[in-house]
Amino acid sequence: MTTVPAPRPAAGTVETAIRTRRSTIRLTEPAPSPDELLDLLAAAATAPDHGQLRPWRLIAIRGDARAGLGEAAAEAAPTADLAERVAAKHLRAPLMLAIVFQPRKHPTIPRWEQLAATSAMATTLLLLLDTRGWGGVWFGGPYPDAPQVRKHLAIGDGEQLLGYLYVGTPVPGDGPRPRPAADVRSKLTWLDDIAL
Ligand SMILES: Cc1cc2nc3c(=O)[nH]c(=O)nc-3n(C[C@H](O)[C@H](O)[C@H](O)COP(=O)(O)O)c2cc1C
Repeated sequence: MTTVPAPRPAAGTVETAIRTRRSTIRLTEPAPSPDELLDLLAAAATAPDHGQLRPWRLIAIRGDARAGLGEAAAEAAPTADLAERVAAKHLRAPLMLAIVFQPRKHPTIPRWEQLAATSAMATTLLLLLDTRGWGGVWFGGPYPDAPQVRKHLAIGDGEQLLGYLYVGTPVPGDGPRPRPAADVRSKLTWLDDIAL
């Protein structure tokens, strides 16, 4: 006979947080303080991670440093018009968190598992931020592989920039966006001998 485990007390809260989280694109001041960010990062670092390698690091970019990074990224743009828009993208949130993947050489833990662990940490951090009332969105760029960006952020040879979490306060009045239900029936198949 199989039994269903009793839900832990916080289970409903966690499920609600997951089901109601949305990426927030329009962001304004303030952003989480350095202390709060460290606290949330410690929580996010509990995400599944084979061998607890923590093969990642974050760079927090705020204030005028955003414009400095924006200028570096703009240098990679093919046209002046695009360069201007790329630079402006770096000012759309008060805080940018560069997600830097640091794959480790390991005899049994392949690169893909380390990338998955890094993604798990980043999505957990987004969820935690959302739960605290902060807004955030993960964007892959601009130009994460551009030499100008890599140099500006001192991304090492073995490292990969996985874009940025843009973080701040949701613009007042935007309100929560309802999420359309996902039909995942075609995403799940079973291999078993029980007739459903
Ligand atoms: C690694 C990663 C990179 C992403 N990069 C972009 C991007 O560059 N531009 C974009 O519009 N959405 C990007 N997204 C998707 C958004 O972060 C977001 O998930 C999407 O807009 C759906 O919104 P939701 O999170 O509220 O469901 C990216 C997501 C991930 C996981």
